[in-house]
Amino acid sequence: MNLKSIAKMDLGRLILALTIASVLVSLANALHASYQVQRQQLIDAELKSNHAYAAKMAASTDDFFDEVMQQLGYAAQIIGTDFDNPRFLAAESERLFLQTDSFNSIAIIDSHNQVLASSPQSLKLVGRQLNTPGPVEANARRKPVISQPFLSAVGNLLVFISQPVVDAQGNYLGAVAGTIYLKHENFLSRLLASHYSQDGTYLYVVDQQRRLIYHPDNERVGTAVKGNAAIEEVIDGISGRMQVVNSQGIAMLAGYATIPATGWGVVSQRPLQATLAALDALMLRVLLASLPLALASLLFIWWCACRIARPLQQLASGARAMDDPATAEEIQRVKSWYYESAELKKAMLLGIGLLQKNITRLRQDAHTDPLTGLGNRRALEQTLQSWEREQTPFTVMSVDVDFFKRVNDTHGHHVGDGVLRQLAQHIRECAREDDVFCRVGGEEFLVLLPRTGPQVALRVAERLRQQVERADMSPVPGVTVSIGIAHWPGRGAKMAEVLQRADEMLYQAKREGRNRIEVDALAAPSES
Ligand SMILES: Nc1nc2c(ncn2[C@@H]2O[C@H](COP(=O)(O)OP(=O)(O)OP(=O)(O)O)[C@@H](O)[C@H]2O)c(=O)[nH]1
Repeated sequence: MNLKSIAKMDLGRLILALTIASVLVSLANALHASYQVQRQQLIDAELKSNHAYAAKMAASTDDFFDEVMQQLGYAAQIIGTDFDNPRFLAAESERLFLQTDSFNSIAIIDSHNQVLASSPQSLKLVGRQLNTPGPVEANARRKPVISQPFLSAVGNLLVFISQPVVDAQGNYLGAVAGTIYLKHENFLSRLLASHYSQDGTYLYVVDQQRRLIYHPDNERVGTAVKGNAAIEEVIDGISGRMQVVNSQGIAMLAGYATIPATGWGVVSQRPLQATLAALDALMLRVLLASLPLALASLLFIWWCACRIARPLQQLASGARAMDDPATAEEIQRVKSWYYESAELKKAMLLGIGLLQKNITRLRQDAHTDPLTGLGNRRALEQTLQSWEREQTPFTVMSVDVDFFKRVNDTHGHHVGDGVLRQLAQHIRECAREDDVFCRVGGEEFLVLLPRTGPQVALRVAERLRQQVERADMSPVPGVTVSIGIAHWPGRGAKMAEVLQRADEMLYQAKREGRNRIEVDALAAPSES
């Protein structure tokens, strides 16, 4: 829609368009604002919840390591009492393996990394020298150790948790260790998997080298994760929450916390989209729920807009025909029910009144002789046209002042004008109400008598002639008139000819001596 078509839009549509625009803008604004507020609240809540959960799982995992360390510590004390007894070591290893489901395997090694006993038996490790990082570190440090993940002698990715074994004198003998196979089901994975849910939320654990210790997707365990800001923070020992993009490019709301015992990081996260899905559905429901009322409001506004526009449209259509006398009545009927339209109506009625008055005056002026106030030639022609149309029979009297040139010459033009005005008054007095009288020349007048025969007209003319003859028109003495009479339709005479015939009769009267009347012989003798 361009500006031109907007400019031509009617008020009703304009109000409706503006209302629709403002309703849409307000609705969009309200929905957007509420969406943004709720979105932020949901994000904050999800981040908080993930942070709290990550912290809880980190604490639980730390407790788990604490507990297994105690179990191993207790076993180390017992083992230290009879370290040279292979049967005792095998029994103790079996007890430890069966008593708790914390470990996937148990191994007792001497200070040269040689396995003295292990469980389960199926591993067949007894007698083997283990040069993998876990046993090597345990013997090197001779302290309680939780190793970083590594590949075991039989190819398992595992964590080696060990306690040093010393004899009664405090001499270092070796270590007792439990392992957790990261790619197998283990106590740690059962603990961490308890949170995994179908709404897309999951939890994973990384070690100091950013390698996945635990992940719901078992295939990923042991792989390193790069470019994740949450992981960078958590392995630095910082717990917190943030929005991150995961390795598949999905936006995630992550909470993270460090496990003090290992320095590992626990990250709990949920896809942003899953968090906001309910909000999107809610917004759609709000939009649909508000539609019926919005439509009802629009219908009501449309109705109001029509009611507002109607008086203006009616006034405008009235304004197009202001010269028509019926327009004032039409405008009077317009129901201007509000202030502006009422004022407009008042102003238009005032304007129409003035216009009609001026038109009437101009019409009168255009048909009136200014000297005498009688009709002029235009008025005469109009009357003749209308009577010809209506076939109105009439008699015409052509009246002319005798020797008027002499009046002007003797008394001046001004006095001559006065004589013409007085003659006009005598004509008015002698005529009837529906007669038409005009001044058509200098001192020549025409009187049209509708539905009047020549005989009656003759009597009227005679009355006029006598009245003028008797009239005192000082300072002009003895003013007389000559009159010629003709009738229409007469005997086949055309209307244009009847004036000519009246003129001829007038000149005949002049020729016959003036102050007299001549009637056209062709005029029908009929009377009305
Ligand atoms: N005062 C005055 N004189 C007019 C007017 N119009 C025409 N006249 C004069 O009327 C006179 C008409 O004269 P004529 O037509 O010669 O005729 P007349 O003197 O009346 O003589 P007859 O008609 O033959 O009796 C002229 O002198 C015109 O100047 C007018 O409006 N006012």
